[in-house]
Amino acid sequence: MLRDGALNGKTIIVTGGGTGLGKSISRYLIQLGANVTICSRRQAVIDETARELTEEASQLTGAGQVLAVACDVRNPEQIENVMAETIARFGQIDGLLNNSAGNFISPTERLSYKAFDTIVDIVLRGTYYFTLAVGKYWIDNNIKGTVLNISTTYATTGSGYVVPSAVAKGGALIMTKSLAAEWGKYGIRLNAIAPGPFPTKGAWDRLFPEPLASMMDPTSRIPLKRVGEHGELANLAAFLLSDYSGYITGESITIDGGEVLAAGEFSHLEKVTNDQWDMIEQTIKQANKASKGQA
Ligand SMILES: CCC/C=C/C(=O)SCCNC(=O)CCNC(=O)[C@H](O)C(C)(C)COP(=O)([O-])OP(=O)([O-])OC[C@H]1O[C@@H](n2cnc3c(N)ncnc32)[C@H](O)[C@@H]1OP(=O)([O-])[O-]
Ligand SMILES: NC(=O)C1=CN([C@@H]2O[C@H](COP(=O)(O)OP(=O)(O)OC[C@H]3O[C@@H](n4cnc5c(N)ncnc54)[C@H](OP(=O)(O)O)[C@@H]3O)[C@@H](O)[C@H]2O)C=CC1
Repeated sequence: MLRDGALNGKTIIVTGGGTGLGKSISRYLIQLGANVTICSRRQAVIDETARELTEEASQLTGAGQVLAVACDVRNPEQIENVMAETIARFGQIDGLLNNSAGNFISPTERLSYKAFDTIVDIVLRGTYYFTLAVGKYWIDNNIKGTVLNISTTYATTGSGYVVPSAVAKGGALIMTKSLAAEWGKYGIRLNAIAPGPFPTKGAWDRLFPEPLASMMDPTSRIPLKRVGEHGELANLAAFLLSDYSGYITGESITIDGGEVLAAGEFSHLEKVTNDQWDMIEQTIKQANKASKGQA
């Protein structure tokens, strides 16, 4: 979507950049000229992704570079190390994509106390820690940085069976809006993306395992009747991390093929046939006449 070189000179940290959506977004940011530091807990995974993205970038003109630094987002010292290594390699940090997450589907009454803590610590505490560390650095150095948080549609609607994730994503979304209000005076912007289903191994293994996968087709209730493509999400992420979105802050943009709209009271009536609609129309018109005393 953006022109070549749209992110030239920008350095962006992507948490969870070794796999899934974080990897796809990192690939596109690099194509647009950004230098990207990917981080997550598994050094071997981010090293392999960095090797792959570096190889791809070498085939392109004007692509950025990639650095891989291991980090658990629950650990402030490791976050500071990612920042120090990024600044040492690329000079400064301009953007942060909080994409790391943990999640699994389960009836809440089956969860232990620790299960809740594990998810909330990664998604809410980790997002806060990284945003705080980078925000302090930007304020101290007069850098007008940008944070983008990967949220979910159920951060606002809520959802059964993923309660720790919903609580954490909801908290991170309110943090996004609150800090957008507070740090606007420094020129720092914070936004979020709320994706519907985008196939990744990480999400599908933990949210659609068998027999759930055979029982429910995630596309059936989506008005556009398909899951998202990684390129579609990467386009939106690149725009929100770029200067082209310079007057957007505190916003969450939904990209879900209309999935949340399916909750509308009558949005599921697509199985009603034309003959049935003819009958329904006549019935309603009869009732209208009756109410006017014309029946
Ligand atoms: C498509 C829609 C939107 C998608 C959104 C996404 O976020 S997709 C992103 C998807 N990507 C990712 O999630 C990627 C990263 N995810 C991960 O690395 C892991 O999935 C994890 C760290 C979240 C949990 O791993 P782990 O279990 O090895 O970690 P641990 O040893 O620290 O234990 C934590 C506690 O949780 C308990 N528990 C665990 N599973 C279940 C269960 N099914 N049932 C019940 N409980 C469960 C476990 O028993 C333990 O409690 P206990 O018994 O000690 O009191
Ligand atoms: N796929 C989808 O349909 C949807 C996804 N999302 C969101 O998109 C984002 C990416 O998910 P997706 O790509 O699907 O799944 P992945 O499992 O591929 O991505 C999650 C990433 O988070 C990293 N991570 C997990 N725990 C930590 C931690 N403690 N510290 C640092 N990194 C960590 C993982 O790497 P490692 O294990 O090496 O640490 C992994 O790279 C998440 O925020 C998710 O909630 C939202 C809506 C829908």
